[in-house]
Amino acid sequence: MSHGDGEDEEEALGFEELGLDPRLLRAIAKRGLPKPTLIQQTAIPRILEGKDVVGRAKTGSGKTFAYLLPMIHKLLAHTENATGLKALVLVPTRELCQQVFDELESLLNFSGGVLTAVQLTTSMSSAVVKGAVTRRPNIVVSTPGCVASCIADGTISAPSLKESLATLVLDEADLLLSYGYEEDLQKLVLHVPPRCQCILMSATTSADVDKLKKLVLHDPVTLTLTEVDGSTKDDVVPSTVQQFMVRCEAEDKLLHLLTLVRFELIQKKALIFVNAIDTSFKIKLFLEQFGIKSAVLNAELPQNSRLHILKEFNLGLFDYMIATDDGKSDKLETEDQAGGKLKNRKKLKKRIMDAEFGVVRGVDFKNVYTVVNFDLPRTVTGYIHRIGRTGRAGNAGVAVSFVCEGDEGLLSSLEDVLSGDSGNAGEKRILPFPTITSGAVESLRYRAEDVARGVTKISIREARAKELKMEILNSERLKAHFEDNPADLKLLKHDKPLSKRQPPQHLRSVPEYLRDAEVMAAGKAMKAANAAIGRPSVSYTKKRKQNWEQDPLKSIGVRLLVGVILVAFSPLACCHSV
Ligand SMILES: Nc1ncnc2c1ncn2[C@@H]1O[C@H](COP(=O)(O)OP(=O)(O)OP(=O)(O)O)[C@@H](O)[C@H]1O
Repeated sequence: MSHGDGEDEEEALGFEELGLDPRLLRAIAKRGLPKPTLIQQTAIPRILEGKDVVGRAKTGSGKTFAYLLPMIHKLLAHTENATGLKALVLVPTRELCQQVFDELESLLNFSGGVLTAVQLTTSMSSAVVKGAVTRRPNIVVSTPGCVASCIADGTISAPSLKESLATLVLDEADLLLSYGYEEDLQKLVLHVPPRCQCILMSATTSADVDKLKKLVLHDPVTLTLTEVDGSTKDDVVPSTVQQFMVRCEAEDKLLHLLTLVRFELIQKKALIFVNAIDTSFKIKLFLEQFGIKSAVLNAELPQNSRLHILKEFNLGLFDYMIATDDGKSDKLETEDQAGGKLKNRKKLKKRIMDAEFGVVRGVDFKNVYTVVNFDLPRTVTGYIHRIGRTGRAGNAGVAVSFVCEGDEGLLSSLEDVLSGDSGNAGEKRILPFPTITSGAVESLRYRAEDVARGVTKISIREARAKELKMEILNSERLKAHFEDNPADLKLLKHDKPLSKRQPPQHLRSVPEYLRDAEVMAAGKAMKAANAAIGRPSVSYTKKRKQNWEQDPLKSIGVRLLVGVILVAFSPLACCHSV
């Protein structure tokens, strides 16, 4: 662990030793968090001292509690003054708003209602926003765009904000500017009192983070958290995430994905990333014909549905989620990195405000073991954020990227950043995926190509329209009826088949004569590893997940064991590169 301000390493402290309020300690105990993560151990004392803090730590390292815990502690210590808006937490998207708000509420569970918190987003009607603000919350979680418009229309009074605000947090700071919030933040800063403590959290560094630091913070302490793991100093990607690639022709990506899934070469749950919404429907329709259920997640879907899909995926109600992340902010990032002028930023911002389309960045997907980059993202930062959806909170994970012609440029930038970052220049971090063989791929080629031919542009368009219609309906239902009956939400399914064609029975399994012996051996070894620690390798249903979660050792154990198997089978990759 290293601190940017050059301070010495610290002893590992427990939550109690951090001096947190007993009400918070009870909430932490209820959450079952064993001990603070590195960023929590380091940031909490600094924030309690009242310093402005810039915290940079890997994806999934627990940054949210690193600022929420000391922030709430301080508010609880001065409840006699807890009138008016004391703390403002700003995040780039509505999904993150919901996520941070949920975490916040879980920490306030034992505080007897002495502090009130609300979330404000642009998806709420102005009446709902006004109603929430009228309750005079002490803590607001929101996006910069929403707060700026609340200040502009007087819903939040600028003079009282200047009077009361004690803590301002910018979470996912590396994303805030690329999501078009610069102007809003500049306006907001004018209403932030000089004595207000400002905290900035991010997973990666960028010119944007520096800009924000200068705009908002006063003489901050910078905490840069790295972990030393053997001889490898791994800075941006959790060391528990193994990174692999599968080289193939672009038109063979579906075939390779089917091979990974059908032969269970990747572990569930899996998050499959694509760069275009149509591609996500293509994959869903394709997998559907093989009896493999999945759900899509993209910015086109209504907000309520998106949140609900996330919830269901987190509960383990389906195993494969195909997510389209926003290429638009990646594009801005690329322009930013190239030092280009962002002429259309204003126009883009309007669109962002309408859609706030970041559907996956910073989102805490639960129990994702595999991230598949079906399409490589457009930037290195995009890659880091995507693969950061696995290997969270010290769990193991695997990232598999399909690399095709034309991807070489990004791949070499990735290797530069990742290997330079590890301190071992030249060492490859993204290795060929060990357990896929050309025999296994070819055994499925005929069927895959046949099914892929049936997934036409028209069927994709129809499926996309059908899904949207279905989700708008779901969204309305969710809003109107299910607000008071959360249990009923389970009735809404997001992984329903979209194809007009009934999936043929014979595609549900691979006949004996098509099976590749080595791949089957790898698959069997994975299953044996799972079984040895009591984890069935069939669908990751809610019930199993609950059993699973009761014993965290199992979850860590199996993941490590499966990792070992992947490595053990790596010689296969040398003999059978595909
Ligand atoms: N001390 C802890 N021990 C175990 N798990 C923890 C601890 N603190 C947080 N977590 C869990 O770790 C997961 C990741 O936390 P969080 O979302 O805060 O990460 P992050 O660093 O903000 O990631 P990202 O940069 O991707 O947003 C969450 O599920 C959270 O509940």
